[in-house]
Amino acid sequence: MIFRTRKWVKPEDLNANGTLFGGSLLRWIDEESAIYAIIQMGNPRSVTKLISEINFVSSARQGDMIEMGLRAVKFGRTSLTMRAKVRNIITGEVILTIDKIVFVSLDENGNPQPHGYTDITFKRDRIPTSMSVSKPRT
Ligand SMILES: CC(=O)SCCNC(=O)CCNC(=O)[C@H](O)C(C)(C)COP(=O)(O)OP(=O)(O)OC[C@H]1O[C@@H](n2cnc3c(N)ncnc32)[C@H](O)[C@@H]1OP(=O)(O)O
Repeated sequence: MIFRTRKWVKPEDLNANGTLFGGSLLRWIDEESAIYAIIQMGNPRSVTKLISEINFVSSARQGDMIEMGLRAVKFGRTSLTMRAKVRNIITGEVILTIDKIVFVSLDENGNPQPHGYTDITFKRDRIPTSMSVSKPRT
């Protein structure tokens, strides 16, 4: 599992108990998963289909630095299934685990579209450029 994104827990991310609000964490995970799925399936029209049981293992507090990790566990015909983990950068303590996050690749009509991939890429070879407003790297 590769931990790519880091976050610094700030006052606006807290719940009434003074710890990291679960909703903020899920928003970050969904965004992280979306970017991962787009890169792996090569399609900017990749949507969240399912998030399985979420285990909030431990709390994070204001000032904590956390990191989010994802790993593709199954390439389906039109879907990609990932596993997620969030941990404290300093202590290594696990904050959250999700066994299954499923994204589906869609066509322009919003129907599932085969992505044609069977394994993980660690390169930039599938990054979709057609819908991007930025110019791709040369
Ligand atoms: C990043 C974001 O926040 S996106 C916003 C939130 N998400 C959305 O708005 C998506 C709304 N949902 C939808 O539009 C539809 O459910 C769709 C188009 C994604 C899928 O429609 P479905 O009728 O389920 O399509 P279909 O039955 O063909 O399944 C598509 C794939 O999803 C998988 N799938 C469907 N339901 C499930 C499920 N409950 N659990 C796991 N996988 C599932 C299927 O196995 C299939 O994968 P495969 O082709 O790799 O075998």
